[in-house]
Amino acid sequence: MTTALPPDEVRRVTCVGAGVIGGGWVAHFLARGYDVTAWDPAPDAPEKLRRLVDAAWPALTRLGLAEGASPERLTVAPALEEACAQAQFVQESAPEKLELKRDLLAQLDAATPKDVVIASSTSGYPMTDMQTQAADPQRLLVGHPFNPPYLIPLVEVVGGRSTAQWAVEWASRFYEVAGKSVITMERELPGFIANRLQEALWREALHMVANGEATVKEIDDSITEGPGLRWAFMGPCLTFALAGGEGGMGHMLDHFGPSLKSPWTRLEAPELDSALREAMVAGCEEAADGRSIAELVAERDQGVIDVLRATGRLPGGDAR
Ligand SMILES: NC(=O)C1=CN([C@@H]2O[C@H](COP(=O)(O)OP(=O)(O)OC[C@H]3O[C@@H](n4cnc5c(N)ncnc54)[C@H](O)[C@@H]3O)[C@@H](O)[C@H]2O)C=CC1
Ligand SMILES: C[N+](C)(C)CC(=O)CC(=O)[O-]
Repeated sequence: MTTALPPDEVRRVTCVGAGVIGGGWVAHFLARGYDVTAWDPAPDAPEKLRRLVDAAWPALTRLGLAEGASPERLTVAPALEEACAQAQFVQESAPEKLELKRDLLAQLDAATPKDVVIASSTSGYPMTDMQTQAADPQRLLVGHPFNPPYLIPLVEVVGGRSTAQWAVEWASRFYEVAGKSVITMERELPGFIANRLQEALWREALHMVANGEATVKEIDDSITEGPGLRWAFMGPCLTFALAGGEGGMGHMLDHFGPSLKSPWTRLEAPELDSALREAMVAGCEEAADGRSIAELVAERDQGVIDVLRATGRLPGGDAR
């Protein structure tokens, strides 16, 4: 049984670690109208944090601020205990070092009022490995953001073995109230979902550079001038379903399955058996949510045009 404050009644957020990501979280929560307390042990952290918030604020203002939102609602606390004493939610964004995270999360647990959820921004450690030293690990979980957290909506939420289900549900709801787009994961995966995908791409990019097969620019251009345009609004599974024409994902796998398998030599790949085929087809149908292939094609095409326009690559005229 939890006595946690309802997520939509949270007014005060504490951000621990105020570098690239912690500072980005601070800007996000300020823009959404929260009182934010930050703590970071670096002597120059307060100035750096103010610079980051000042730099982000014009874009956040253009996007639209919550009522009463102001950079003046940021307090930088002199000590971790002070930062956490009144916290209604804590977002930890300290360096990606396992021992440091373990120790810090135990300190945050000791300093934060009971039933207040503490989320880690870790980009890869499972919470099971980080919550080992905390006295009350049930309210510790991962809330993995994307850079910059004040512009990229996604947060991946996942608990560890000792995390309570109420805490996972509470955090997912809180992030939604705070304007984020949330994926709540039922189990821990290395790299969560998005980083696992990014890491696969990244690993191949490194292979190509190391082997002299492609330049960094060619790799980057291959994404920004190619699939990246589609991925801004339609994920890799649905876009590949469209590669199968009216036959969708089923035809795409039957047609390209064998040839797609040949470059998998560098990867540990699953067997493309009938169960996986069915799961992919069913997953695409679910993601399409009733939209026909023709409707998805029209949506994809207009999306590409919108992204081209938004990134200044569309010659004049209204493409809609
Ligand atoms: N940089 C990125 O693109 C992303 C990073 N993350 C995660 O966010 C976390 C922070 O990463 P960055 O902001 O990139 O690192 P960073 O190096 O920019 O910032 C880390 C901050 O933590 C402070 N710090 C050092 N020791 C500390 C301690 N014991 N307690 C509290 N703060 C401490 C440092 O002074 C620094 O300001 C990591 O867990 C990382 O995996 C997650 C998503 C994206
Ligand atoms: C580079 N990174 C692994 C820390 C990146 C992330 O975790 C998410 C992002 O912003 O792409």
